[in-house]
Amino acid sequence: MFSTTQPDPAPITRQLRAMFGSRLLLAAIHELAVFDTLSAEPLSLADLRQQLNLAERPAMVLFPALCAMQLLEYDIHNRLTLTALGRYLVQDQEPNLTGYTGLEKDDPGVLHMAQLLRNDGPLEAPAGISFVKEGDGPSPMDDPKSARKFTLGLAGRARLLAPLVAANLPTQPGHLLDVAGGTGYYTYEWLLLNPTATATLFDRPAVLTVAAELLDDWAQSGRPGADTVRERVTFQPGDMLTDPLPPTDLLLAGSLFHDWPTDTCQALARRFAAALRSDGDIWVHDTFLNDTLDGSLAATDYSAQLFWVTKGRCYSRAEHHRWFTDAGLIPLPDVIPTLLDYGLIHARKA
Ligand SMILES: C[S@@+](CC[C@H](N)C(=O)[O-])C[C@H]1O[C@@H](n2cnc3c(N)ncnc32)[C@H](O)[C@@H]1O
Repeated sequence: MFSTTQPDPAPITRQLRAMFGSRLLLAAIHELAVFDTLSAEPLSLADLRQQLNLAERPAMVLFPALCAMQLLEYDIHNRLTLTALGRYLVQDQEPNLTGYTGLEKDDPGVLHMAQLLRNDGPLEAPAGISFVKEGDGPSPMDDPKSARKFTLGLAGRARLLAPLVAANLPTQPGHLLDVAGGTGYYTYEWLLLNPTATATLFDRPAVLTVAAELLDDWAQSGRPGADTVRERVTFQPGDMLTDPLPPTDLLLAGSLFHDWPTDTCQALARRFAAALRSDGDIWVHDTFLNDTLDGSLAATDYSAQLFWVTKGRCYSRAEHHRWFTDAGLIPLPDVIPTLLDYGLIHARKA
């Protein structure tokens, strides 16, 4: 379990994700000509998107990232404009750095990022997209081998973050629904702190097989009360996009919305709101873009990574709040930081 005397490992995940930010930057300079386009005049986000022929998701990944890198900014008319730093990336400006950055422009990761930006993600993904199960298409989360690989890949992160998330969720005897709960560690830690509470871990069947094995190990840790957790968890296999969700007092959506496009997030918010009992809370544990959509760099690099491997991106707190308000929930203002650039936000059913 994480101890407060240990460092936040965020520098490690920031470095991991910086690779995706670098690819975005080089694709923006050498494939999409973002800086040459803006050198003519500042443009609204809509006009810039139109000139570059970018769909909404790639635009919401790329432009917050270039702002976070301090290469673009919004002017007083809410148009995107080059900063003094960004002008070094205009080919007609002397001197400029495009020859130097161009030494890396044919890197396969850069070329692939440019293709994703133009297509809004992979045109074809015959084996499905990581962490996503939608409709009748194949999903790595339904193949026992890849479901195990992806679920175990998240296990270390979950073990680190789960005790902090659990300690910040309400203490109560009610029911927790951990939707798309993966390893289940967030549920197990919360049940340990709430000895009469119950929980449902909802995910794909192949993921829940792995989660049950992890619980068997976790329950034998010798921590007081850990042996009572197994009998208080229901493992419910299903599709959160279409299957009925059990009624609940608390609903946890951890690293969930960021795998999905905006319209799916809106639909999920409505489904989750319907599952909550009155006075129930939805809690989101994720990394959030600034509400001004210009950072943080840690969040925009993560967004670029998610853009590469999922159907989603990072969203701002304000974007979450809009989905919750549309779903009839009342967003609460607090943000509780955990670790690794993650935080908790929540909304209540009246
Ligand atoms: C990024 S993981 C997050 C896991 C966990 N909440 C955490 O924070 O570690 C996303 C999870 O969503 C699950 N998932 C994807 N599509 C789903 C669907 N349609 N119904 C239920 N679960 C789904 C995946 O199997 C995966 O476990």
